[in-house]
Amino acid sequence: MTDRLPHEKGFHVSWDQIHRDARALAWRLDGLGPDGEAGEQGGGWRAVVAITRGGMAPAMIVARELDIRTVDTISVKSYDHQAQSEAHVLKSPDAKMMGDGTGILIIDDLVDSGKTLELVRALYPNAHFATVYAKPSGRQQVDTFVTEVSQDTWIFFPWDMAMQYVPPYRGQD
Ligand SMILES: O=P(O)(O)OC[C@H]1O[C@H](OP(=O)(O)OP(=O)(O)O)[C@H](O)[C@@H]1O
Ligand code: HPA
Ligand SMILES: [Mg+2]
Repeated sequence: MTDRLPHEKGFHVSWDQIHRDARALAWRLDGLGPDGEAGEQGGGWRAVVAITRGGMAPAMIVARELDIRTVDTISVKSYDHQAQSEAHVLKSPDAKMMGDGTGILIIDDLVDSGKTLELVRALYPNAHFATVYAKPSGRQQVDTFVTEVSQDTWIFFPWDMAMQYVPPYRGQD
């Protein structure tokens, strides 16, 4: 619930908005890969790797936009609800495909403290790291992102929300 948040502000993202923002991310990434120019197959990238679970929806949209068919996942857990704990890898992507990360696009929904990306970057130092949203503390960990929000903002994604009744502004006491 919003009134129990440790953060001052809430940024509520709809499916439509994450779709638009993930598309904008794809367009920024087109041609940045080591193997290509903008408009070439896969935008120059060999594969997309989603950081589960939050990175899966943006990674699917980026892979679709850039026509990348090779998609894998890395599973990193760093939060229990809104409480941060030690980040650790639960499942790794295909080691042969990954190499040192060259030509691999690693996607997450957001970077907050940067701990998740720091862990993954240590494993694949030559990969390109992209998120849809970024907070200032983790911004250095991400190579490409779309929108920055303040550190005291909690981002609510559509997969964590549901439509519900809201009382009128001029309510009854
Ligand atoms: O920059 P950081 O402070 O590390 O935080 C960002 C990470 O935290 C969230 O994932 P979470 O670990 O909650 O798992 P989930 O994607 O499965 O929800 C989010 O999806 C990012 O992956
Ligand atoms: O602002 C956030 N929103 C959702 N998940 C998160 N994980 C870390 N920060 C956030
Ligand atoms: Mg995540």
